[in-house]
Amino acid sequence: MSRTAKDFFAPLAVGAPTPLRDIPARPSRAIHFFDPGNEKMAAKVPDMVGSVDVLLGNLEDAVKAENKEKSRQGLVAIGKATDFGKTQFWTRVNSLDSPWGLDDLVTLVTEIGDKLDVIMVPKVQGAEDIHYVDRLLAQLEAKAGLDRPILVHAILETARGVANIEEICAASPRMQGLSLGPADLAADRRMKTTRVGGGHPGYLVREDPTRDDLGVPQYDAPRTSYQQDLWHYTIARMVDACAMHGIYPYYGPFGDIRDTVACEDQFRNAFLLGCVGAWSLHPAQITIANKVFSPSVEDVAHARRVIAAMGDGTGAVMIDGKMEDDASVKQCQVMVALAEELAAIDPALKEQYDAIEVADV
Ligand SMILES: CC(=O)SCCNC(=O)CCNC(=O)[C@H](O)C(C)(C)COP(=O)(O)OP(=O)(O)OC[C@H]1O[C@@H](n2cnc3c(N)ncnc32)[C@H](O)[C@@H]1OP(=O)(O)O
Ligand SMILES: O=CC(=O)O
Ligand SMILES: [Mg+2]
Repeated sequence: MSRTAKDFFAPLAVGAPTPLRDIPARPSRAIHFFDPGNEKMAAKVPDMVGSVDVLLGNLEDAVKAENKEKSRQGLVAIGKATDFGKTQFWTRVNSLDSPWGLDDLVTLVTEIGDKLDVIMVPKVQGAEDIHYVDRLLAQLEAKAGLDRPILVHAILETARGVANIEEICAASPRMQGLSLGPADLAADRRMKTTRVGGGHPGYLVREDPTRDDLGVPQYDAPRTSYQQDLWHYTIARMVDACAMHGIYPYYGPFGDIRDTVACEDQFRNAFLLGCVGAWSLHPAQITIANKVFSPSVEDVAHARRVIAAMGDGTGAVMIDGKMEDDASVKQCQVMVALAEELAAIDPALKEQYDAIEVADV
């Protein structure tokens, strides 16, 4: 049996901070990955503070086995030396079954636990992985004398993880969110792809063949085909599980760094379906994520107009020939709440939203 309601929010170690009741909605449009052991990347981190919502020191995949300890120590040095201001500081540790996962958690919480907002745990299979991390973090937090709990973010990148998604989200009050890990998930599912996220030209639907005057199908005549989204099912499932548990869903990596157009499309699909952000692997992807995961000025103007017209939020009105009612005003409230949250940390965006004329509303 899982923990009862009465002890769900109790600390899991004597002296550990009390778990949060609600996960704060902090802007996290781009979770920017850097390798703390790569001198060139690490040198850029202090200047990136303030221009990206989340800086994440990555210790897992993309860091060579022989550099794991160097990267871990590099992250400790960056954590100690940097004032992150409003930018969140996250890490992705090595998986729990790897030779490095335990030392990552012990070292980071002990040395820079006061700076870390969220620990991303890869290849989470079920609630048991979160329970393990939950207890260990409580012990380490108590030992380090931390006064606020470190949150946990799980990557959805195994078939078992997808099957257990609801119990993963519900496993601990530390759960901050989930990211889709399309590369590992594709491998684990034995999908026949070789990419890091994004679409595939072979995954499509094709219109029916035209027929000649006798009704014979013209199989060789040109037919329009439409590429489909490989990730629709998993993202939608992730969004529902996160919304149900009051935590946040994210699209993960888009590996074709030069294809900024398709990256923007993939991020926007995730935004429209309910994700709050995506990973950025290269500085060029921060700009894309910041743009896509911020509501457009047009959407905010429309949302404010609907809210104003709906008064107490009940009933039905016509705006520009369309019916608006309690359900559409709720969508508009989601849009405006996000805009306000982002405006509080992004002065350029605030200026754009503030410039919306009363007449537009
Ligand atoms: C499936 C998964 O697990 S995805 C998550 C794991 N993967 C990662 O974290 C990858 C992180 N990103 C990277 O390693 C790199 O961006 C790469 C390998 C994709 C491309 O690197 P490069 O070929 O060096 O890119 P590019 O030449 O365009 O870099 C331009 C500059 O930006 C820097 N840069 C590149 N990526 C980053 C980054 N993520 N953060 C900070 N700086 C970066 C480079 O060091 C370079 O600096 P310089 O101008 O001083 O030389
Ligand atoms: O870690 C991310 C993935 O896509 O795999
Ligand atoms: Mg992965």
